[in-house]
Amino acid sequence: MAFVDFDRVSLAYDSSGNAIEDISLSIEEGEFVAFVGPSGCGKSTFMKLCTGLHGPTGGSVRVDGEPVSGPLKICGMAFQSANLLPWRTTLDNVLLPLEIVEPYRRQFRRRRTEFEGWARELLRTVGLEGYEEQYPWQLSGGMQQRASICRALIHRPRLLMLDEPFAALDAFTREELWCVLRDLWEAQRFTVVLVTHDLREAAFLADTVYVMSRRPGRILEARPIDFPRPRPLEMTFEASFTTLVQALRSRIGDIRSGGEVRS
Ligand SMILES: Nc1ncnc2c1ncn2[C@@H]1O[C@H](COP(=O)(O)OP(=O)(O)OP(=O)(O)O)[C@@H](O)[C@H]1O
Repeated sequence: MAFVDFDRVSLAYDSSGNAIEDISLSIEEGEFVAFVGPSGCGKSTFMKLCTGLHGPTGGSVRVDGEPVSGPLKICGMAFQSANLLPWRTTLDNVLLPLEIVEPYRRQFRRRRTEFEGWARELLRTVGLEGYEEQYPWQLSGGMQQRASICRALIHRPRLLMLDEPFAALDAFTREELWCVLRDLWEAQRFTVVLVTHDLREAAFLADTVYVMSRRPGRILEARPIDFPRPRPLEMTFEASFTTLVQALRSRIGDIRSGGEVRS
């Protein structure tokens, strides 16, 4: 069975009807998937269902073979806003999940030096060596987002959920962070679910791009992205890449104007 398995999943938050409807899909362990679609189509709702923050009102959600019945521990998350705690240093922000998530929580005091080593190593990997003792307000937006990705990965989650993590960054910083994420994923091969409005980002990073319809969100297309890996950033300037992005863009344009077709 797939690592993440959605079988005919729907969710109605209230009496206003389904936010997402009849979603069936499978994500393999180690796969990198991206969700794109018009605003309000249910991308964040999909994430909530996947991580157990919300239960479905129809169908079933399974992760690692088990029905999801509450918040998953095997999950790391990062969002558009880095949300670092301003009174903690970068290092202490990254360590936070280990102070909260079992089994690390009960081992935290005893293994603190070892855990700090993990945090320092991750910070080094994302280019933040030397900033461990700085506070969030001393870091740029891109640096804060790097730290937030470290925090999402420190407890070695098998599933990484990213909800528009680079949306607030300038184009250069965003592309730098695509490469940071690409390299972390190449090295560790956790499963990634990325929600994004940026079609280049989806096409550069993902193995599969899911295109969602307007509310109620359904999957209109699961597009495999076959560019060989590892993918250099220069690939995004090649004709085959821009053609793919253009195809996704016109698909979403059709959806926004109401002419959506399931393929
Ligand atoms: N807690 C909630 N209670 C009621 N309705 C909700 C709740 N959360 C989301 N919705 C509704 O469900 C639908 C899907 O919302 P969701 O946030 O999943 O969309 P999205 O695709 O992530 O949007 P965006 O691209 O704008 O971030 C929207 O119509 C939204 O208003």
